[in-house]
Amino acid sequence: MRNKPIANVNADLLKERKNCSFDIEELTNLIDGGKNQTARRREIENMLLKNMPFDIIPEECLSAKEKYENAVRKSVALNKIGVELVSQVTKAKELSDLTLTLRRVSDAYFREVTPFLLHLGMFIPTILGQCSDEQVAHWLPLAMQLKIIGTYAQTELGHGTFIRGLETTATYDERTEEFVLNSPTLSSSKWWAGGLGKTANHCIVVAQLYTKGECYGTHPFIVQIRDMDTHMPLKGLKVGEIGPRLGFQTADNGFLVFDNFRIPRDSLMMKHAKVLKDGTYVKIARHSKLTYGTMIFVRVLLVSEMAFNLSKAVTIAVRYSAVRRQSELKPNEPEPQVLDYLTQQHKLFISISTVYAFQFTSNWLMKTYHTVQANMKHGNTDALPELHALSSCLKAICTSDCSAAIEQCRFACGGHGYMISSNLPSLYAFTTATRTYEGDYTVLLLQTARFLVKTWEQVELGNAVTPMVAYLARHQNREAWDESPEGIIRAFEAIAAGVYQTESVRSVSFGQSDAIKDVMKQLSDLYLLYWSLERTGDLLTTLKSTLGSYDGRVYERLMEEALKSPLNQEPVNESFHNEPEPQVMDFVSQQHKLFIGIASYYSYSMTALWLWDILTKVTSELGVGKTDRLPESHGRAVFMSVFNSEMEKSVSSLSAPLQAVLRQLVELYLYYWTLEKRGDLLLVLQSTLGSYDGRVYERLMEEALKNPPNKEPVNESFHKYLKPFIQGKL
Ligand SMILES: CC/C=C\C/C=C\C/C=C\C/C=C\C/C=C\C/C=C/C(=O)SCCNC(=O)CCNC(=O)[C@H](O)C(C)(C)COP(=O)(O)OP(=O)(O)OC[C@H]1O[C@@H](n2cnc3c(N)ncnc32)[C@H](O)[C@@H]1OP(=O)(O)O
Ligand SMILES: Cc1cc2nc3c(=O)[nH]c(=O)nc-3n(C[C@H](O)[C@H](O)[C@H](O)COP(=O)(O)OP(=O)(O)OC[C@H]3O[C@@H](n4cnc5c(N)ncnc54)[C@H](O)[C@@H]3O)c2cc1C
Repeated sequence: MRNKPIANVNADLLKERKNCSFDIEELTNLIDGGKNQTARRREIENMLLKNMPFDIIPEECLSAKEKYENAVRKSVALNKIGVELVSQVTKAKELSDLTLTLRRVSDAYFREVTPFLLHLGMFIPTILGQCSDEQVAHWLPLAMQLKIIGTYAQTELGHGTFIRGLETTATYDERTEEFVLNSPTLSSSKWWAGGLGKTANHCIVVAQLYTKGECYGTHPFIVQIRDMDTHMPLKGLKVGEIGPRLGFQTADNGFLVFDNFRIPRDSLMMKHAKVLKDGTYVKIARHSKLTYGTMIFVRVLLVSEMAFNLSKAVTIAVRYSAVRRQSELKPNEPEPQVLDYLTQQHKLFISISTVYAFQFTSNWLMKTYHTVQANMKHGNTDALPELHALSSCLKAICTSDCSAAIEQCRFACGGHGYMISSNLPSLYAFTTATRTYEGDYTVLLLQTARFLVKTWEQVELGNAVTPMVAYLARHQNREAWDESPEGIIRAFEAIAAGVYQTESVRSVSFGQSDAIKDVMKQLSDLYLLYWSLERTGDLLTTLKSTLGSYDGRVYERLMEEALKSPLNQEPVNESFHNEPEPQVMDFVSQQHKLFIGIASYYSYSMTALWLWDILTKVTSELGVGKTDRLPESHGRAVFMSVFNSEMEKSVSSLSAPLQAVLRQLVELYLYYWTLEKRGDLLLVLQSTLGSYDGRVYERLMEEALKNPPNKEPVNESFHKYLKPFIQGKL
């Protein structure tokens, strides 16, 4: 399909393609993983092109409800083909290739994401990673054939990062051999799970397991949440959509609240722990964090997801830059393509290089993941901490870099890049979320730092460490590497750069032509040079600081530096004899400090009335009692009020110029404190998170309940598409 020449191609684009130094097909094969894979991908693309419904009205022009229904309609059509293709596959490798191809191609049909994303991305992987063999045999076929649709509900209103702090309880009742699920507080409401709001009928719920009066920590349970025929939420739970968000608008992210909701004993996913009929808890796992396995898997997946999303963004931006012409550089000559501007290349080329850095590293990381998994099957969990550290840091960096690079691509497309139809805003909205979900950026980097510090301690003790971090031992010379945060970050960057370089060299070392090798080498060099320049500060061995020197000789260095000052080269500066020094009063910064003091002194209290109004509003509208902010505002208001009455007595007898000056001072005072205290004064932040009274969870839930999708318990797309599809009648 893509090989056929397309009519009416822009002449500039044709010209650029002709200039290409290598065979594009060869690079395509490299990206796909081989000629056969390219052929298979094209076959699947053709099949989907023939059978998939396209949007009649652009997705972005639909209402939130229509967007969701349209996404269900397309997802059902896509998954019908997907299920058919999967049923023809016999080998594991074919299945993973097919899943990846489907994932990539499916993106062409959604501006946002499919409501089935969590089913495919987390529900199925959790069944595989957390269920016992018997449970896998039961659940996997149902999930693979989409007879059930699931999601993954771990995060709660009160906790996302700190998993051990989750509050949902699953208490075993040995009389009925059931677990009883409860959400004891508002903050324990499950929040965020994709597909939960309207689509899923099953859900993995992470809850604190209690049996025989003991808490055994968080465990995953597989839970039916909606009736399979009517799709109505089951009795004992409250479920809905959480409301509009930056991206993921068609993912119906949801909330879920349990009230004594009973589930059978074998709802506990029992690969790593069991509860026997009599309530005895049996630990199976050799490592306490194996229940976190799905998160590691998705973090690994996300590296390739970022490569793919950035590749789309940069392809859009490069093509557009070839087409777009701007500015007359030479009179009567055509305007240049913006691609020819060096500054434009600066914006774009690092993104191209980053795509390959991510993709090569992702291939390597996935292989590493499978190796560690295979070892763990045989009971060896030694490599898990390193895999966790590695997947955490690579996930954090690539999601952060990717959304920043997509923003650059959008900037590179000028105003038109701001159009939803350019797809750049949607790509950004999708990728910027990845920096937060599946482990927040900072939190994951801290996990890696923790691992590196522990490794460093081993190095110090002279113990052996894994090959990936062996460089810590090689660089024990403290001049080059130290144990400061900068040192750790530097070490971390060395890993990433090292992997990219070795993997890209390995990947292009056979088969590929010299032309491709040249290009890959250039991209690899660009990536390394770019980041060395970006991080020059980190790479330099001296910090250029008198205070931060390794040996701690702070005072000696301060004195040495002071003595080097040119001012100290002469005992008396000539200005002593000649020019007077400027008055500090002339410095604007000094005026800033002083004038507000004067204004405070002279201001009068129209401000007070105005502030009192606001205080009354705050107190009455929000029902706020005494808070720490009120006394401060009160004092300020009293001060102004008293001062006002004193000023009023004398101001009318003053001359006009003096009255004008006083009014200016009053204005200054007013503006200064309005700006300083705007957080207290504004009631119009329009934010569930930033409300004055801090009732964040209540407001999030109130807003979610106002959400139109929650006005109907079952969306009509269930009857139209989902139900016939699940029942095989479509
Ligand atoms: C057609 C379509 C086809 C296919 C679709 C396919 C693919 C789609 C691709 C991608 C999209 C997928 C999903 C879709 C989108 C959105 C979904 C979003 C989902 C979610 O966000 S789910 C919720 C995720 N939540 C988190 O990630 C929470 C983050 N928090 C944590 O991970 C942990 O709590 C944290 C912060 C690491 C700390 O845990 P904890 O407090 O328990 O531990 P400690 O800090 O005390 O450390 C103790 C010890 O444990 C080690 N450790 C921690 N985590 C792990 C781990 N995961 N594995 C191994 N070890 C771990 C830690 O290092 C400490 O070790 P030490 O004592 O130092 O030895
Ligand atoms: C689009 C999207 C989809 C999602 N889908 C799902 C889903 O399907 N299922 C699901 O279960 N969850 C889902 N989530 C939730 C997601 O996993 C969490 O939002 C994420 O893990 C971050 O947790 P948090 O929201 O509690 O942030 P917080 O932890 O509250 O983070 C707030 C700030 O505190 C900082 N911080 C927190 N802890 C520390 C620490 N220990 N040290 C230093 N700084 C810290 C963070 O860096 C951040 O700056 C989704 C989220 C989004 C945005």
